[in-house]
Amino acid sequence: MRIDVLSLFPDFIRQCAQVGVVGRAVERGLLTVEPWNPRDFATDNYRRVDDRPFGGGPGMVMLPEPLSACLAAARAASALPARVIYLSPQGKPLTQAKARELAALPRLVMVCGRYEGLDERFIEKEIDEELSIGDYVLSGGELAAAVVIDAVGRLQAGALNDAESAEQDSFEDGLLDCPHYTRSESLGTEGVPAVLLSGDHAKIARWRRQQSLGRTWLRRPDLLEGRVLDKKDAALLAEFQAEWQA
Ligand SMILES: CN1CCN(C(=O)c2nonc2N)CC1
Repeated sequence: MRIDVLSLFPDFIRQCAQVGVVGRAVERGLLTVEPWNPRDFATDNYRRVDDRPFGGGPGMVMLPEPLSACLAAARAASALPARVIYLSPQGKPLTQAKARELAALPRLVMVCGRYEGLDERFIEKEIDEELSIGDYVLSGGELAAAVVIDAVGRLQAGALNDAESAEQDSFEDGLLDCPHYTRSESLGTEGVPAVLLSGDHAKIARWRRQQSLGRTWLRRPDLLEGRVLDKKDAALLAEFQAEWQA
């Protein structure tokens, strides 16, 4: 998969692609991350990429011309078809399902805005989809792009080792993850649920599923709204709820 990123801070994007699971995916040839700086496509002597908003008011708006020229150059760098995404609070929320959808595409081009954002005419002409990583305001789209790169990069086949498998992650099946415990010299096994020490893999799997269901019910009941649980999950959750309310 190829991800091109339009950003005024290309070094930040490069660094995101050099660490952790994403860095390993790049090393394994599973992912390419290529930054493009709109300032390199500015046409005036001052290399301007922004200007004052029509109608007045605070802040600056990113000029359409450098962005369009930069996007054209990024598009031309590969024959792969691309979905062009603008990271903004006005976008649809990034979810695990959306991450999986994007991870299956051959190429993304992400546009990182700064200041008050992009000229709307560029958005209307060039952007396929706006995505938000949350209902808050960042100083630029680069951190949001880094989130998308990680969420999508780790889902590339071969990016995760068995021990890191994505299938068990929170939200993978729309539920929160169960609690995890490991060895501790200072704590020993104090506070570790006995089932996890039992060696009974069926019971451990049952406990983990029940914890995921129960935690989702307690912390994110919205994720269960409209979800039809099968008999097994419904019974596990009912048991968890009964114990919680006892
Ligand atoms: C122009 N710039 C404004 C700030 N910004 C965000 O707050 C954001 N991006 O994606 N999810 C978000 N929340 C990026 C775009």
